[in-house]
Amino acid sequence: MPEFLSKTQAGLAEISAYSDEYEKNPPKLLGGDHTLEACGVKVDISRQRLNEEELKHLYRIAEDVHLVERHRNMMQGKQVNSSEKRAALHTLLRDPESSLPQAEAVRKNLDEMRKFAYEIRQGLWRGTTGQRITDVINVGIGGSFAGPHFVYDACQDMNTSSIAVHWVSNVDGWVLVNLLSKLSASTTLVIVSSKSFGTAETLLNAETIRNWFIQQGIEGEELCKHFVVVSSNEKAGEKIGVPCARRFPIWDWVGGRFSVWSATGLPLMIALGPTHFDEFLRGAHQMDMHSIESEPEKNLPLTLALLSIWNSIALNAGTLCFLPYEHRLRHMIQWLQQLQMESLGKSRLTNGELTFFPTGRIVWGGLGNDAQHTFFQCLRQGVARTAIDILWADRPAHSLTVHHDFLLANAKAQANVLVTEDDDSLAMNTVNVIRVRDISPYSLGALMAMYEHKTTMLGNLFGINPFDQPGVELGKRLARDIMNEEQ
Ligand SMILES: O=P(O)(O)OC[C@H]1O[C@](O)(CO)[C@@H](O)[C@@H]1O
Repeated sequence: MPEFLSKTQAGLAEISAYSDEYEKNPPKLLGGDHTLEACGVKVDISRQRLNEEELKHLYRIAEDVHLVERHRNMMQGKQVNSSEKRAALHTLLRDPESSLPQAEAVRKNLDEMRKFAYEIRQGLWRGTTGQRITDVINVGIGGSFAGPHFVYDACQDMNTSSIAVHWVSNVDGWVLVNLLSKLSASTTLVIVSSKSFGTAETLLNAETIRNWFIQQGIEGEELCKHFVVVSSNEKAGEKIGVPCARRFPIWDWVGGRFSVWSATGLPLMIALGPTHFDEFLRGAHQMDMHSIESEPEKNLPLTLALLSIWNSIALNAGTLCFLPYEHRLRHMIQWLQQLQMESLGKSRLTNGELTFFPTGRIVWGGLGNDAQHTFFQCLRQGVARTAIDILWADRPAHSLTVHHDFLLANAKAQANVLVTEDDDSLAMNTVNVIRVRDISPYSLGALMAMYEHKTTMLGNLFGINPFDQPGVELGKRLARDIMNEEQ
């Protein structure tokens, strides 16, 4: 076992010694002024259940195992994805000045994305009948969908084009039947986004859309004006019957769930414009720098990772409930689910041994205030222990200030209510309050990068590989077998 791993295990074993005692008597709230701030993101950890000494102990573990240094290895392109023998360089995608060997290809691709987005937005790139593109369909699933979909939705009021993006991830035919009946092929551009280009849902959806084009009289070479592909697979265009489709590359060192910063973000570049996309990258890059440069006690992702470990090991708080009090962040829950659960839902350490710590916790959530009127009763007075992240933006993006005041009054009240214990309740919660000034491409970039770093740091601490997803393969294989049997 590598030395760091035995050290991590020793440190975490010390934490687990607390769990018996805290099973009966949950510790008091940290209290006081414990707000960390970086890149416009504020994280108030005063509603965590541990004392100053225990918090220091957590930071000591991170120091003992050189967590930040090992995190830096990831950003320097070391082969941290051990099972797939690859680097995990999503941070390079947002680093404008990187001197890593892969940086030039990234910059070239970003320039091509900017140029393409400009042409679509200005009406220079037109459909085969000479009409402007008015609608973009993004076909993709998992990481080729969740990140860009969430950001697109959150930034609707910044859509500076007259182009609408439609998202096709689900293979349920209902989606396409409804969508295609509303669109015209001559003004539609399809982005087929799949890193592997082997994902059955995406390939089937792309084929159905291609057939729809053919039915509308657009075929052969003409399809090139209407299809582009985002993939690491050089044969991507051929695989959907449009060999001349323009390809925007994505590299094997970008994990699908970390790929919104790459050409997977092309629909964002088109809808929001290159300037907003650059701001998105800038927010993330600044959080990247913060994650390796700030001292541990001020380090947002590091602190979130350590508290996550504390909650699951010392307090046995089995799930993370994510509660945005901001309608525009409603799809962030799904993005965070894939990020954390696909990355950390592993039982084997990188050395092949079975882990004895709770690695991937269930991530779930809902939108405040709706969630108050659906599952809060269970959070408050049920029997479960839950770690909760409440998130809001201080400034509204609308003129109904009375609504915003009401929303935030509820968010602030619930941050306290959810850690208030009743005599007639076994439930026990901890709350992080996360705030940004407003919802913008910059703040979204910073927030998303913060959660990415929290996730990969957790993978590091647990000694698991957060960059592969071997468990998903069985489902894909069985579905293929059933399809083959039925044909
Ligand atoms: O971009 P691709 O290769 O189509 O993969 C889509 C998704 O499928 C998965 O492999 C498994 O769900 C994800 O990791 C990935 O984001």
